Order: sequence, then C-alpha cells, then structure tokens
Amino acid sequence: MSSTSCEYYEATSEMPQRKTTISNFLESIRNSDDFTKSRNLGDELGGCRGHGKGMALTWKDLTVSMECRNEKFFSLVNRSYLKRIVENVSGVIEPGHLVALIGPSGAGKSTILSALARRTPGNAIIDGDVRLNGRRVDDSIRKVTGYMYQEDYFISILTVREHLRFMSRLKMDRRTSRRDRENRIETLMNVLSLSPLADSRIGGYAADGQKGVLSGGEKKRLSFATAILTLPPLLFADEPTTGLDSFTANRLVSVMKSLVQSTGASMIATIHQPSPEILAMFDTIYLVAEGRLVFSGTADNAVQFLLGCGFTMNTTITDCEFLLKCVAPVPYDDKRKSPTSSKKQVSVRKLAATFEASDYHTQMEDAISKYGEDKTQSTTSFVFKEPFWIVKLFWLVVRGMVELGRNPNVQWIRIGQKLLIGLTAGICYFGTLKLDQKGVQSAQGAMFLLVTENVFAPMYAVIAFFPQEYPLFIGEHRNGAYSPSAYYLSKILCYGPGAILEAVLYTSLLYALAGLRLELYPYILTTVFTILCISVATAVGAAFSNTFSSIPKAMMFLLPVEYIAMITSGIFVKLSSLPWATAWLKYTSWFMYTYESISVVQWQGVENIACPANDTLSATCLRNGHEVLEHYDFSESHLIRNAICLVVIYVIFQILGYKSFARKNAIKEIVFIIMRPPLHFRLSFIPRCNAFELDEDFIENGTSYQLEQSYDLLDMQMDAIEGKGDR
Ligand SMILES: Nc1ncnc2c1ncn2[C@@H]1O[C@H](COP(=O)(O)OP(=O)(O)OP(=O)(O)O)[C@@H](O)[C@H]1O
Repeated sequence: MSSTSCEYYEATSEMPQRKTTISNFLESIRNSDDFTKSRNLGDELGGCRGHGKGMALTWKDLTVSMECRNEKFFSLVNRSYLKRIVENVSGVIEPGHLVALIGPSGAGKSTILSALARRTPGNAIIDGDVRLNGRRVDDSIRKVTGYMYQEDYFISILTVREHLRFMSRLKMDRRTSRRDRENRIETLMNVLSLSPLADSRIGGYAADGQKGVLSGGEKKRLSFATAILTLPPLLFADEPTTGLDSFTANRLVSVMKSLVQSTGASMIATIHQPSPEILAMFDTIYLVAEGRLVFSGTADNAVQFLLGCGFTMNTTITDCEFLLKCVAPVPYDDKRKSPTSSKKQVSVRKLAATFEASDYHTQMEDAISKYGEDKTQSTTSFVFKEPFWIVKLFWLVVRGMVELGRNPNVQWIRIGQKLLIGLTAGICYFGTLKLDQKGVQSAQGAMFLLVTENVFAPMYAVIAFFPQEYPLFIGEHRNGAYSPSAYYLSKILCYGPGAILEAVLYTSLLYALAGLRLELYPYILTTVFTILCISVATAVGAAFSNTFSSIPKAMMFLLPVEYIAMITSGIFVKLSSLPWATAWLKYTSWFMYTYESISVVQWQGVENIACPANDTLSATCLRNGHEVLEHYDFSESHLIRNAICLVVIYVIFQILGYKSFARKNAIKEIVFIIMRPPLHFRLSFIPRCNAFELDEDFIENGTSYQLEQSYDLLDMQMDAIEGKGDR
C-alpha cells in the first residue's frame, strides 16, 4: 500500500490489538459444517445449465442523479431539479466473487446496485461506463441477471410453493424439464429452511386486512429463493440480510458464498452492519459514503487503510462498526452550524481522494482493465431461452385466476352489490312501463340506469386496482419475469369475465323487473351494448389510473371527462341544441352511444303509444317509437355506428392505459408537449442565478426549471464546493 497522507485526522501511534482477524474467521467458516453441507449447492440445484459460468461486471466513473420535482398541486408546472446521489464510482465484480457494498444509511448503496443492474427508478439519470464481460450493458442485463429487492413483492394469497412454481414458469429457461424445476424449488426451500412453510400462504397486509403469515425474515428468504431460481450468473441483492436474526443472516450469506464457489456465479449485495463472520465471507467490499467510493478491497485491508488514515479503533467494536463509524454522516443541523463538523463533511471527499491515490485503487483499476476489456466471452452466450410470451401470458392468467378464486369475496361482493342494485331499481320501476307517455319517461329512466350503473362502479374499481398492483408488476418486470404487455393483457383477461357477468346480471334483472321489451332480440342487443359500455368504462378507468401518479389526481381529471360524457348522453340536454363549439363532444360520449343504442332497440317498430285523452293532437305527445327516438335526437340507423364507436373508444383507452402503464405518464407527456411552448415562454422571464452564489440548498431543493440548466449549474456548483473544500 502506498503511504497515505491523512493529516486532517489526528494520527494514533498505537495500533489496536485485534482479537481475531478476518482471515481467521473465513477459515473457521470454511471448516464449519454448515458451509461444507451447502458447498455443492450448485450441483444440487442442477448446475447452471443454460447460464454458463459467472460474469464479470465493471463500472467506471458511475454517476447517478435523480430528477426530483417540487410537488405542487398542479403538477404540470412542477419545477424539476437534479439531486446527485452517486459520484464517479468505479469497481469490478469478478466471476465467482461475492462482493459487498457497505456504508451508512443513505450512502447510495441501493442506488449504485440498481444503476449497475439497470433497475433504477424512472427519474434516474445514469452516466458512466458499465460493462458486462467487456460489453456495454443495456436493458438485456435484466434478463440474464437476478435482482433481489429491498422490499418484498408477493401475491399474498399464494403459498410459498405456488409462488416459486409460478415464478419458475415465468422465469426459468423454457428447456428446463418439469422434474428439474420441481427439484430446484424443493432444494431451494430446503436450503433456505422454507420447506416447513411450503404450503403456508405468504400473507401480507392485504386490502381485506388479512394478516401476514410469513414473517419478515421468512419473506426475505423467499425473496432470495425467487432471485436465484434461475441460478443467474450475476446476482444483485439489496439488503438480503436485513430483518434476519444473526444465525439466519449467516446462513443466507453462506448459501450465497457456496453458490458463487460451486457455480462460478458472481454476487453483489448491499449490506447493513454485517457481523464479522458475514463480513469475512465477502471476497471484496466496497465502502461507500455520501455517494463516493471510499475503499475497495478485502475487509482486512479496509480496516488497515482507515487505520493508516489516522482513525482510531478501540477493541470493543467490530470491523464493520469501525468502517461505518469512519464514514458516518454528520447530522444535517450540525453540518450547517458547526464549523468542525463541516470539516468532517469534507473528509469523506478527502478520504475518497486518498483512496484514489492508494495502491488499492490501482489494484481495482487493474482488475477493471482486465475484465472491462475482456471481449472473449460474449454476454449472449449467457442469454438463456426464456419462456415464450404466450406461455408467460398463460401463466399470468392462471395466477390471476387463482388470486381471484382465493379471494372470492371481492368478486362475490361486487356481484351481490349489482344484484341488490338491480333488484332495488327493478322494484322501483315495477309496473310503471306502459305504452303511454308516463311509460316512455319510465323506460328512458330505466335505460339510463342501465348505462350509468355499468359505468361508474367498474370505472372506480379499476382506478384503485392498478396502483395497488404496480409495485408487484415493477418488481417482477424489472427482474425480467414478463413484459408489460403480457401483464396488462392478463389483467384484462382475468377481470373481463367478472365485469361481463356483472353487466349481464344487472341488465337482466332490471330489464325483467322494469318490464322492458320482453323479446329476445332487444334483450340480447341491450345486453351486448351494456357489455360494451362496461368494457369502455373499465378501459377509461385504467387509462386515467395509469396516467396519474395518485388516485385522487386520476379522479380529479376523470370527473370532468365523465361529466361531459354523461351530460351529452342525450337525456340531460337536447343534443341538436348544443352550440357548434360543444356539439362535437357527444361523439366522444360512450354514454350517448350506449343510451342511443338501447333506446333504439327498445322503441324500434313500436306503434300506438297512448296519449292523454285531452292531448291527442298536442305536438308534445309521442305516438310511436319513431317519435320517441326523434324526441331524443336518436336515429334507428345508428346501431352499427354506435357499436363500432364503442369498440374504437375501448381500443383507444386500452392503448392509452397500456402505454401509460408500460411507461408512466404517457398522456401527461402529450399534454406537456402541447403546453410546453407557453410554459417555456413564461419561465424564460425568471431571472437566472449565478451558480457560484448558490449554496447546497440549491442542490437539495433547487429551483432550476430546465434539465440542461440543472446539469450545468450542478456541475459548476459541485466544482465550486470542491474547490473551497480542498483549499
Ligand atoms: N428515486 C429517488 N429520487 C430521489 N432521491 C432518491 C431516490 N432514491 C434514492 N434517493 C436518495 O438517494 C440517497 C441514497 O439512497 P440509497 O437508497 O441509495 O441509500 P442506501 O445507502 O441504500 O441507504 P439504506 O442503507 O438506508 O437503504 C438518499 O438520500 C435517498 O433519499
């Protein structure tokens, strides 16, 4: 190691006497029963057929910034600013190595991990050179690598074994035989002590208030089992040991260690306060603080490096505690008020600079050059044959059906609700539908109820549905389990039959009780149009739900659209009296298309509607079905047009819903593009700031309104801070 000058720390002359070295620990673990037992885990799990040996991942000057917004009520004019989270971090994961990212909370470990694995949130802006076996990574890394999220994403009503079975169908190589799949599932459950829980429901705090069945630690292990189901050649694990007791954490890391050793796979894990035993199992550790790399090498060397920098270590703390203490963040208030603590704040930068000047850094750079330039192994040789899209769709539908079947209350309650409303409305209309003027009003009222009840309830049910499902979808999709299209379509296929059943039951009940035209043709056509109506309503709900970031926002924007559609249905306003500026709105109204159609089938060919004796010659008396339809500005020739328009509206909203689901905010982006010129014009009057006059608050709570400007200002600001800090 090169001599490092760390004169800003008070150097200690006395090196602490450490009771046990990390190498001793590693030796003792290697000799332990537990470790030897799981040593051949790779073979037991069926080797890494289809995945080849491990992969080398290198990254140079990785920088990650997050585009943040100052959330305002009307988010179209929210100002964005950039928050830099990771700063020029480099490193390497060699094949067959177990690597740890350690550092204090908020240091940027998860951000580095997700940036390397291409699983960052949408607001992340990543810069740097990341290579997998020498090739620049793209989104295909998601398919060949495994990722274990910090949060657990499960369908609570599935059992442990069912969950693993579904994931094996969605994720494992399509050439894997059923027997191999089952073997792997059983072995993993066995190794991770999940076998006794194989038939227990995963649980979780579901919407129905059902309490969790698996504990947090058991879910963590299940999460790990899911991540390694495909035996990925490279696994990213975000805090795999958090929430586990020390014995289980130890066991989990020893499984990781044995897997990398027996299969040659590589694994990187962020880890909080590992015990000495766990720390010793990692081949390399990356110590991160404030988004910077402070050290890379073995844990033993990290301690030596920091001791060499002048930190003191007393004998009562563990190595990891010592490492974390050296780079612990200073509380925000202290940082602002106390000059001494701001000196400590600079020290992480200096520590990073010291590391950059050290031999450890040179060794790391050599390894990066070695693996970063290696183009002999193509990443494509690891690309396993994933299941076909249609197969994934099939299993997603089956999983959705199982979910519905296990949670029948929701569906039964909705059906019960529909029957009750149909019954109540039917009783109210019972005996009122006669062929006279009053009967016309009653019939139109009953038909309008047929429309509204098939719009509002399903639309609002869908609005709440997608936000609930989104975290699970994101977690599984980013892990390469399936595409958004397969998932979205599976949801339509799963929930479609239920919605159709609701529409049929409600329509039939109200139709019969109210005494609407009791003939097969009008009944079937009315039912068909109410089914089209409920389908459009769910598509509209899905589009709005997926477009806006929260349910209240989606409702806020949906309500005016829904009101326009309802008002232009033909019952509240004479459609021919609408002024030219708003007359076109009726063509967007699915209420109008449905209401007109069921009115047509009801009144087509009806003659002899009775008028009051003293009113037979009055122009207001409707004598036959044709006059009724004319009164509402409806036309008998519109039936096919209406059916086509409903289908078109359905398709448009499903596409918008899907686009927004796959790429959040699709509709909002369109609105923003339209709004951009006036916004740009307005914002150009805001005076520009001098970057050097800005303080750190700018970076945290910045007021920049253009992304490019944010970048430039941020760079200048960081340079300014660094310049001051180094002097
Ligand atoms: N999507 C995001 N948008 C804005 N800021 C973010 C985002 N994700 C993370 N951050 C911020 O980045 C910083 C680092 O977060 P990160 O989760 O990477 O830290 P960490 O070291 O993994 O912490 P912990 O150990 O507590 O999980 C935090 O200050 C966090 O608030």
